[in-house]
Amino acid sequence: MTDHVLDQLFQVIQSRQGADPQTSYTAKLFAKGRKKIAQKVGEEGLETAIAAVSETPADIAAESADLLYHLLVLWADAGIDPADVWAELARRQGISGIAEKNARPQ
Ligand SMILES: N=c1c2ncn([C@@H]3O[C@H](COP(=O)(O)OP(=O)(O)OP(=O)(O)O)[C@@H](O)[C@H]3O)c2ncn1[C@@H]1O[C@H](COP(=O)(O)O)[C@@H](O)[C@H]1O
Repeated sequence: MTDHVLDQLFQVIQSRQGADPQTSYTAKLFAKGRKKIAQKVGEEGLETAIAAVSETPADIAAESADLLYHLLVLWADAGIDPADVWAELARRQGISGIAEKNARPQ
């Protein structure tokens, strides 16, 4: 699947592996390494949560976009194929989160 904006963005992100950190923010993140990328995902997640309780819908959308971008950089760095994540979400469709939790081993 390559028509979704997230799949298109992932392809751009992958193309930045080994690119010039002076001209590409994504390449700069890759050069800094997994810990820095993971830190950015945490920061952007927190900023999204803060926006959710104190900012406008436009701010929440913008912070969500930052979070998704940094999450895709993390996937690329970790060698995770977005299709595997989409497949896991598809597998969960129709399964209630409450039923799934109750079915977990105690
Ligand atoms: N979607 C994004 C995107 N969202 C956010 N950001 C960048 O993420 C950075 C977040 O800013 P912060 O202040 O949190 O981070 P920072 O201060 O630069 O870093 P630190 O404080 O953590 O050191 C900004 O530089 C934003 O521009 C993005 N950078 C790139 N993309 C996409 O990736 C594509 C490739 O970008 P380049 O790799 O830069 O060519 C772009 O065309 C976009 O489609």
